[in-house]
Formats: sequence, structure tokens, C-alpha cells
Amino acid sequence: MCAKPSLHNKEPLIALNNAGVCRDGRWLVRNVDLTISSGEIVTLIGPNGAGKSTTAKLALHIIRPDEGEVIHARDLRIGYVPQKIHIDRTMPLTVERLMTLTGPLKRDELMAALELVGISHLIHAEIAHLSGGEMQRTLMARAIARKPNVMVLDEPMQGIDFSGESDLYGLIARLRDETGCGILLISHDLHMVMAATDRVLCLNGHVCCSGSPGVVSASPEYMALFGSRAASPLALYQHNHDHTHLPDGRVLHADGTVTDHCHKHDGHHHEHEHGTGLRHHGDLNRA
Ligand SMILES: Nc1ncnc2c1ncn2[C@@H]1O[C@H](COP(=O)(O)OP(=O)(O)OP(=O)(O)O)[C@@H](O)[C@H]1O
Repeated sequence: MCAKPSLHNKEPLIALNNAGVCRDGRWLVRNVDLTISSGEIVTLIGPNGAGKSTTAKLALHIIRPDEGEVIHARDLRIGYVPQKIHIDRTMPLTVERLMTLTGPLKRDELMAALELVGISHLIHAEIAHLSGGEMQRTLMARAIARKPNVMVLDEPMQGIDFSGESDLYGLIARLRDETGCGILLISHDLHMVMAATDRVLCLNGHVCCSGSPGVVSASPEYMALFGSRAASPLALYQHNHDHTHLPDGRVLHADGTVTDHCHKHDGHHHEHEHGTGLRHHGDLNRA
């Protein structure tokens, strides 16, 4: 039996080793290797139905793997930020009440969490009146208040406009920097991922490819002209699929061969190319 990783060393907080989930004779995801460590942001991307939520549920121990293993560090505390929560809009419910619905919170902890996400002024606001971005921040504050060492955010950008997205990307990076927790981010947007993302896993029933994202707008001339403040927290993640998934589940590779499934060791996968002027978010913060 494997020893559980401890939070006090550099071992991952969550590790998926060759994990797979099979339902009704079909592998929803298979051969997934994924680790999340303290202070690290890992983003799952992929098209609809690619298995992002299934992988997140594996990571959260909501479902058990049918093959492989999912290991949690001892004393793991997970903060989960759902895609959305269903609240009866006619029900009077303030931000403060939502924060304490599932358990009591000390006032200073509640305020600290709201301040961290920049909405302490909304503590008495009705949930029904919040914008999409404010609601996302409320859900994040609710998770943060329980002092997790891993946060899982499921499609946090849904229903958020472009400038709101940029703010949220920046906020998630700040959360990582200020709390030191590991963050698993789920997105189905293939192009926009955070500059602060340490690793991106592209899923399509399996890990198609993985790598670090590059910063889009970081040409040396631009940076020299405007300085590091000009750097956008958005990054372009170039998608280099070299194979197609056929309707029957088999995989057609660029060289014409067809296999039952594919994985990263079969010679058909490549790490993603990164854009020029790669900048890590740590650099942005120091600027
Ligand atoms: N319990 C289940 N039984 C059978 N099939 C399932 C089950 N849960 C999910 N699926 C199927 O597994 C596939 C992956 O679903 P999953 O929700 O993980 O994808 P996703 O990448 O999160 O998709 P989206 O971006 O649309 O949210 C889908 O085809 C889905 O229909």
C-alpha cells in the first residue's frame, strides 16, 4: 500500500496515477496522471465532454477510480468552488448568511476572506442582486474562509465578461500567492488560460498533452516600451492536437494509424509549444 504524501514535504497534495473511470462499458477518462502541489496552479482544459469534471471528481474523491489510484495528502483540506449554485432568487439571503450557511465562521475570518477577494463592502448585499463576477468572488470567499490547502474551481469564468475574466484570473493568481494553496482550475476555453498557470493538462478522454502556458502579449519591444505593467495576466495556450478521436472511441493519428486509445507514451503526443516572451506570474508580481 502506498504511503500517503505528507503536507510537510514537497510531495503533492493530490496525485492521480494512471487514473481512469469506466461507466457503462466506456472509459470516460483513462491514463490520467495529475499532481497538485502547494502554491501550484494546474488548469484542466478540453472540449465539452472531455472528462474535466470527471477528473476533478476523481481528484476530490467524489468518485473512485476504476483503475489507477488517487492519493490525498494527510490533513488535506479542499475548498471547492462550484460552477454555480442554485439559489431561489426570491429567497432573502445575504452574502454574510451564504458564507455561514454550512457552518459558523468567526467574524474576522469571514471579513478576511471577503477582503481577500475584494468584496468586503458587499457583506450585507442580497445574493439575488450580485453580478456574475461578484457571485464568483462570494463563492471563492466561502471556500477560502475554511482555510483550504487545495482549491478546486470549476469553470470560474462562466458568465463573466472579458474584463471580469481578466480580474478573476488576477484574483486566482493572488490567492495562490497569498495563501500558498494549490489550485486546480477547470476550463473548457482552449485559448485563454492564466499566465500564472504552472501546468495545463489538455483532456480529451485522456491527457492529450500538457505543458506550461506562454504569455501572449510579451514581445520584448512591447515590454521595453511599457514595462512589466503592460503584461496581461491572460496567456495563449497553443493547441497542437496531432490526432482525432473517432466516434467509436478509437484514435486516428496524423500518420494514418488507428489505435483503440492513445496515451502520452505512444509517440503521438508532444508537449505544447509556448509563445515567445514567456513570463511566469511570479515575475509579474515582483514587477
Ligand atoms: N455517471 C456517468 N455515467 C455515464 N457517463 C457519464 C457519467 N458522468 C459523465 N459521463 C460522460 O462522461 C463524459 C465526460 O463528462 P465530463 O462531465 O467529465 O466532461 P467535461 O469535460 O467536464 O464536459 P463539459 O465541458 O461539458 O462540462 C461525457 O460524455 C459525459 O456524458
